[in-house]
Amino acid sequence: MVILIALGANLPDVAGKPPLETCQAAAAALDSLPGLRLRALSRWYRTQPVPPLPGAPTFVNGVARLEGDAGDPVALLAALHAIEERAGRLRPFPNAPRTLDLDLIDLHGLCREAPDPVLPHPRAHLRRFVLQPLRDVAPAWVHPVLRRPVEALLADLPTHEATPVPLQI
Ligand SMILES: Nc1ncnc2c1ncn2[C@@H]1O[C@H](COP(=O)(O)OP(=O)(O)OP(=O)(O)O)[C@@H](O)[C@H]1O
Ligand SMILES: Nc1nc2c(c(=O)[nH]1)N=C(CO)CN2
Repeated sequence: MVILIALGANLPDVAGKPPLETCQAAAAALDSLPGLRLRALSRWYRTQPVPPLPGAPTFVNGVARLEGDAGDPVALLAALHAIEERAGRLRPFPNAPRTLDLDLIDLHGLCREAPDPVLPHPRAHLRRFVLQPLRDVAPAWVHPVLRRPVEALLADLPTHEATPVPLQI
């Protein structure tokens, strides 16, 4: 039983905190959610915006693996949104630069289309900036719908996309 949450940021938060620090603080906030415990945190990666957005800053991305009883998926998504709000998250247009993004990738293998959250996250398997850190914390993970291991999903991705670069911290 595993809970996987992808973290990403490419703008300073409301207090001017840089993306890496915002992501680190968000990981601590995830560990504080009732009933949940942070079990592993990936390396942090520097990634290029996907799709490319001229002038947009590069992202910091990572994945957290948690365990525990998350309760209602809708309530868990609301809790993730509350953490994003505290970092000053705005949604001016699709794929806009953001102070913090938290995506629920997998919740105990649950598969559902509606209501939100859609599970597993419907675009996770297409995103190197999700799969690469996910492999750090859950190398044996298998996509609950596609039934493909993370390693195979990574191999399926087009090679022209820039590879996420681990940050030296
Ligand atoms: N598994 C999920 N994790 C996070 N958000 C989800 C999930 N399923 C559905 N959503 C919904 O997706 C919507 C868009 O989320 P958000 O604004 O964070 O998008 P985004 O990060 O710009 O793009 P993307 O959804 O492609 O990651 C939100 O209304 C959110 O409730
Ligand atoms: N590199 C990168 N690109 C993105 C990201 C992200 O976290 N990292 N998030 C997006 C929407 O969730 C869209 N594009």
